[in-house]
Amino acid sequence: MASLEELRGELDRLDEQIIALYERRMEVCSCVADYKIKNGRKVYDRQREQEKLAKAASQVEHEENKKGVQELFTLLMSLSRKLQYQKLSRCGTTGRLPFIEVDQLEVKKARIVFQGVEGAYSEAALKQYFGDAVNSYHVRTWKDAMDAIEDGAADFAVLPIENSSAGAVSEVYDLLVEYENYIVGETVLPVNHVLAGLPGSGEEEITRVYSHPQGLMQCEKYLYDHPAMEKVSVPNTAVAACKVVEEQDKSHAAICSAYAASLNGLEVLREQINDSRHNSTRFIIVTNQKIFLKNADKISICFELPHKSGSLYQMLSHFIFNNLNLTKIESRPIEDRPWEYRFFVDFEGNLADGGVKSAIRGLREETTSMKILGNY
Ligand SMILES: O=C(O)C(=O)C[C@]1(C(=O)O)C=C[C@@H](O)C=C1
Repeated sequence: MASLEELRGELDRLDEQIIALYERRMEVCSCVADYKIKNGRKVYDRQREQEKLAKAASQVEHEENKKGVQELFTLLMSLSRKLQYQKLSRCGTTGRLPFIEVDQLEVKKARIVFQGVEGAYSEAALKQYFGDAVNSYHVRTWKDAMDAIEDGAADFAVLPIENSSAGAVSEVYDLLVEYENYIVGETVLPVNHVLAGLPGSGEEEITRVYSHPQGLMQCEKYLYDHPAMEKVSVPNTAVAACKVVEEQDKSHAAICSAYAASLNGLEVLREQINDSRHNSTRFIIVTNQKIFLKNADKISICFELPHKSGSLYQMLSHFIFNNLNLTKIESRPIEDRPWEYRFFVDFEGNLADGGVKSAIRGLREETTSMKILGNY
């Protein structure tokens, strides 16, 4: 029997040949890329890859190596595509990327819309991002805010996208797909909820609390400890405060900000009732122009995938290959296609970066659909 040393020597000699062959293969792939650039052909040729995998499997002598060889060729072709995307984006063949780089956002005369009423957390986020002196107004729903942007009635909208304890605001994710509006900024707002009631009422007499579903979720533990409080959802935390005032019932209270409470003349019956002391919400700034700031360093995209094994893995490999750091991944059901999902990915980078361009090029070719939601 050969010694381990001898066997390793044999492996080293074989690997040298594999490396030399790999390098030769990639050189040929680079020529294929030149051909494709010249002739306006797509990099990804699904049919050719399927034929190749079938042929490779048929050439395998030992049945037990079939799967391994197919995996190896899947990887080889995937690396070949990535090399080609890099070459294409270096040549300026970036595909559809009509985003325009700007030095700064035009906010001086801008009209900014938020959902809810005065005192809403969205209004606080708006002020945190744009300052106090801007021209803002409010609408009833997030969809109304998206409409206002699309129609040009407003220049920017401020929408919540994610809470540190309750997670994604799914409706806003879906709206980003539905509308041709784009994210140009974000701001994280610390969110401290209070229980607010009519002056003279007390925490122990409250039997109904109004809030936005997110507000109710973020105070789940407190509400669990107070089972007498019936939870009622309303469109916004500040709307909840208005409702308590309207109803003039001392057994009703709102979960809202201390600011919304004071704006409506309500009394704080209990401070900071959110489950997490670090409760905060990330808001996005949306506009209808395809622009991105020169120094933007985060990109949000969404895509749909072929419904087959390994396709998410294949898509994520574009980020690894181009050294891009993924910061978030979220999935949402696709309407009318039960158990199929659309993926939302955030990653670090700027649309002008070479690595970003080639990853986007690859994703565009290999996903069934892809949309850049913004660079900010
Ligand atoms: O044959 C091509 O068109 C290539 O680009 C080469 C190659 C491969 O590496 O074999 C790579 C990508 C295509 O999807 C199919 C095959």
